Amino acid sequence: MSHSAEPLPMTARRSGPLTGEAKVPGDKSISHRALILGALAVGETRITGLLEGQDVLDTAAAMRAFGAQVERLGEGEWRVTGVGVGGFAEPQGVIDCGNSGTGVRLIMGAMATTAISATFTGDASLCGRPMGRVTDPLELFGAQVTAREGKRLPLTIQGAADPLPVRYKTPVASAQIKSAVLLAGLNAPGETVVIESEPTRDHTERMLAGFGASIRTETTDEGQVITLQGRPELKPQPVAVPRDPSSAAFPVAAALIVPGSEIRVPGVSRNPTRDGLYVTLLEMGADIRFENQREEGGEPVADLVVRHGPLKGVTVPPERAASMIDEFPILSVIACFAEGTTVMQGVHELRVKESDRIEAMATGLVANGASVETTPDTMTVHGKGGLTGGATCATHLDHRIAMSFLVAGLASQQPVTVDDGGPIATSFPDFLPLMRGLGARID
Ligand SMILES: O=C(O)C1=C[C@@H](OP(=O)(O)O)[C@@H](O)[C@H](O)C1
Ligand SMILES: C=C(OP(=O)(O)O)C(=O)O
Repeated sequence: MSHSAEPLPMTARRSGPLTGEAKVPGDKSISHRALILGALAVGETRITGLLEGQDVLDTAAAMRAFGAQVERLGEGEWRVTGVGVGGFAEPQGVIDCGNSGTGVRLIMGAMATTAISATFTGDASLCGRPMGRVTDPLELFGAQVTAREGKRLPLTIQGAADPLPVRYKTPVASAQIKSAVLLAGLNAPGETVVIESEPTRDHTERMLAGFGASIRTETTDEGQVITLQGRPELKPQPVAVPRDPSSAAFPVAAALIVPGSEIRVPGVSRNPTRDGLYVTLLEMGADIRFENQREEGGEPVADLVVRHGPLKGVTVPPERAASMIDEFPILSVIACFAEGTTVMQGVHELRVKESDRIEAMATGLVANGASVETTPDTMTVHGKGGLTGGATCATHLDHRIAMSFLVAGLASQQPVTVDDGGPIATSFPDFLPLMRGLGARID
């Protein structure tokens, strides 16, 4: 839902050693997909560990609006009774996806090849984000899109009555575009093919295979070629959602920069398409151990043990960007506490997230005493082993910007304030109690 709630300022102060266990919430990407595929399966899908953040709750509400039964049975435990591929009903009202790019883009894909019409909207942040990257390929299936100038929300899609399968090369590395096309391809006859030059998170492919779709990925000279056979009957599967590596990044970063810290973060997904931050941190010399590596719910997971220690600057190559796309804000904070220069390359996509994350981080970090340079596609931080702090940072309705600056405040000389911590509830509703439980001073 789009909120017009009062801003919720929050302040983080220099803290003593962080210790204990950080049970971060379920993976946001997998949670959205579990609800959507559950709604497209025939029968009952049981989900455990679902992230109950606002982004995912908005997707749950949308699935109800399209005719699925979606019930909360207990904490993180949900039941979805699906309507089958092509079985979505026309929703009565506007579909409000709040702050969630993943929610709106995947749902637009899922309905675009069914002969129904739906209007989508979101909050001020989401209404500023580009949607043409998804509606353009959906038009190739035969869907009709009515959008205002610049292809932004609110927009209306009339789904194709007689969809054609599509072969589509994604113009930017984006799992949301890939997933929207694959979900649309579910109700098109024949083979839908997506080609991506850089691999992106593969949760949609894994889950589609788990629900019985015929889908294969081949690596060719063009990149990754993903081929889906249309019109499968999706069979419900139990989905155990692993803990979110993008949320884990915040307590992990806090433990790395607050002297004397040692924390444990259990059951975090180590899917290689999401692992770039952890690869980078090891290169920076971070003391992180991966214990009990195992498979849970079709995803590799591990328990992380993280200790404070010295860090050095590194260069993050552009080909790693997709595997850590949501982690650059917090990496830019960690880089301030390292010695030496960290260069983040190939990060232009950060400019079209919930906010322009390059601009938001650079402005707030510089106000707190950092030395940062940016270009359209790079961000460079000259690490000085710490931050002075003392400034208030604008979060621009962006949960990751809010959490990044609060983590920075835990190790800065002076407190760091964010103008609005409200959006944290979109992805990490228990961020404050979890961080306080480790010893963080945030109020
Ligand atoms: O598919 C997904 O679940 C996501 C894909 C990424 O977006 P893009 O596909 O726009 O890169 C990421 O930033 C977002 O938080 C979640
Ligand atoms: C970019 C993000 O999410 P979305 O695109 O789903 O809004 C994020 O969670 O960092």
